[in-house]
Order: sequence, then structure tokens, then C-alpha cells
Amino acid sequence: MLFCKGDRQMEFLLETDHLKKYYGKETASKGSRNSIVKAVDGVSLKIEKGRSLALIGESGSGKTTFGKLVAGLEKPSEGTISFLGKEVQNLKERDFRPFRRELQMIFQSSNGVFDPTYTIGESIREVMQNYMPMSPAEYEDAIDEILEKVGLEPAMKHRYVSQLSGGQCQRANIARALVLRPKLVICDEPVSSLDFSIRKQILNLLNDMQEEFGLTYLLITHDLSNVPYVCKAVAIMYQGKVVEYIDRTDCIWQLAFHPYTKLLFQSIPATDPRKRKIGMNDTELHISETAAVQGCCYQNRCSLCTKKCKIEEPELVLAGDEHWVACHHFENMK
Ligand SMILES: Nc1ncnc2c1ncn2[C@@H]1O[C@H](COP(=O)(O)OP(=O)(O)OP(=O)(O)O)[C@@H](O)[C@H]1O
Repeated sequence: MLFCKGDRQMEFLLETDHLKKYYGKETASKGSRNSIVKAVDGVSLKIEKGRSLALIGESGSGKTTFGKLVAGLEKPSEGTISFLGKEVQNLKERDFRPFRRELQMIFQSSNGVFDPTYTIGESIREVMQNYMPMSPAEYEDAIDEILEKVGLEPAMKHRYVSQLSGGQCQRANIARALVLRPKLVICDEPVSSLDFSIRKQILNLLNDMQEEFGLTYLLITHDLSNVPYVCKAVAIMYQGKVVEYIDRTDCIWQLAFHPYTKLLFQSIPATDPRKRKIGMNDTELHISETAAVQGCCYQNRCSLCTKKCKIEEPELVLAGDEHWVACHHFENMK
């Protein structure tokens, strides 16, 4: 079980326990390839109220699937998800509704979020109508207020999504997610589709909204430079598992022990750590083809791999102050 800072008497917003999501079926015929994809493979995480967590890892490591499980958009294969102290993974849609309001998701782009035939105002009102019965005038006031909060003119509510710039779209996206005043916001690559000049503005906006509304974020990103803006802790995923958890985000590239985390952070050298991005060359990106059947999930790429790594799966163990790592050789990486 993975514990994070404040585990003593803290109120946890979200807890997952051995959460798994497997796609596909086991092939019965001998010699055929196993068609199961272990997108999320036993993730136990806790997020304390107000202590936003970044989930990082390369493409295909399971970050989005984890976010979808938490948001109730996918059902887990195994494990539990507790939100505000209640297990929610088996709730029927009707019973999950109150949690859905508290648990919003911001996606990479507004594609699929805004109906192109609705104005921005109509889209935001539709979300409110599902949860907040009010008079028409009150809806209009609430729409104007949230648009202003995210830095958009209230008159923008009359526009369609096709009439907004990328940055304006993402602000409208954020307005739509925050109008219900959720407690946990899952941000899945919230700035990766934007120009560099706009990214910082949107990250600062997320940070401001966090303070103003007392939000907690689960930030899903492959871009390390986004992390310190909004998060206080970071979990690194590889092949559906959390391989390292560090309860700080200021100098994680120096603190990391896991060989995979080190590789991620070293892959693009930069003197300014905020410019460091996760990136691999093309050969390193093909991870699922080399998935290990037993032992450490990282064994096929690890220069420290020994016989033990091929047999025994490393548990997450406490390696430092609120720092957990799943590697038999982490002592050598200190
Ligand atoms: N609906 C699905 N059916 C089958 N496999 C899926 C499905 N959704 C995701 N996967 C697989 O699960 C694995 C994890 O995918 P996921 O999208 O969660 O990774 P990710 O870390 O978010 O990657 P990216 O940053 O590229 O979005 C991948 O191998 C992916 O192909």
C-alpha cells in the first residue's frame, strides 16, 4: 500500500487500492500471444485534500486509463476506488451521480467536450442543469461569473467552440469543469495541444483556480515542466504500475532513485529543470512488446537487472522522506 504525506490523520479525497484495468482476453491456444493489455496493474495511491498529484510516464504507461477509472468513465477489472471515504467502483450510474459532480475531468482538447451546435454558454448551462436547479437568470449570472474567473469575456458565451482560439477553448473547458465547484479535477494533458506561449497562462490559471476554489488536481502529463506549477507530489508510472512516488515536486530529478525515473528525467538535458521533458528515442518507446511475465516490469530495459529482478516483483518500499520506490537496486541509485 502506498502512503503519502499526512497519512496520519489526514482526510483523503481519493484512495485507490490495487486498482487494475485489463483490456482484452487471455488467449487459450498454446503458443499464441497473450492479448491482454494490463493498462493499470495494481495501483494503490492516496490523494490528500489540497495536495495535488502529478501522474507522469511515457505514452502507454496507463495514466489516462487510471484517470478514467477514477472519473468513473471505465470500470476496474479489480481493486477499489474510494472517493470522500466511500467505495465508488461498483456504484450504479444513479448512485455515482453525486460523486460525478465532485469529480470533473479536463481533457487535452475541447474535441468531444463541447457540442459544436451549442454555444459555450449553452454547454455550460447544460452541465449545471444536470446538478443545480436554478432560474434562467441565475444560470446566466453563474455562466458570466465562471467565464470571468477563467479570463474570458462573458460575451464569449454566445460563441461556438469553432469560433474560439486554442487557449480560449481550454479556458472554456476549465470553466465547464469548474462551474459545479468539484473537489477533485483530473487534468489529462491540459496544455499539451497548446502553443508554448499559452501553456504557462493556462497552468497559472489552473493554479489560481486551485487556490480560489480549494481544488485538488490529479494532473496526467508526459511533460515534467508542467508539474511544479500545480502539484505537490508526483507518481511515476511504467507499464500500468507506479514505480516511484515522491511527495514533492521541487527537485525530483535529483531525488529520483528508480532507473526508469532517472531515464525519464535525463532524456532531455536542460539547465533549467522546468524545461526538462519526458522523452525517449523511438526504440525505447516500444514498451508493451517487451512486457515481462514475472519479476520487475522494467527488467527488459534496465542496466541493473539481475536474476532477482527476473523472478521477484519489487514492492514499493519507503526509500526516503515520503519517497517510495519499487526497485531491488534503489540503494545503488542513491
Ligand atoms: N479501450 C482500450 N482497449 C484496449 N486497450 C486500451 C484501451 N485503452 C487503453 N488501452 C491500452 O492501455 C495502455 C495504456 O493506455 P493509456 O492511454 O492509459 O496510456 P497513457 O499513459 O495515458 O498514454 P498516452 O500518454 O499516450 O495517452 C496502452 O497500451 C493502450 O493501448
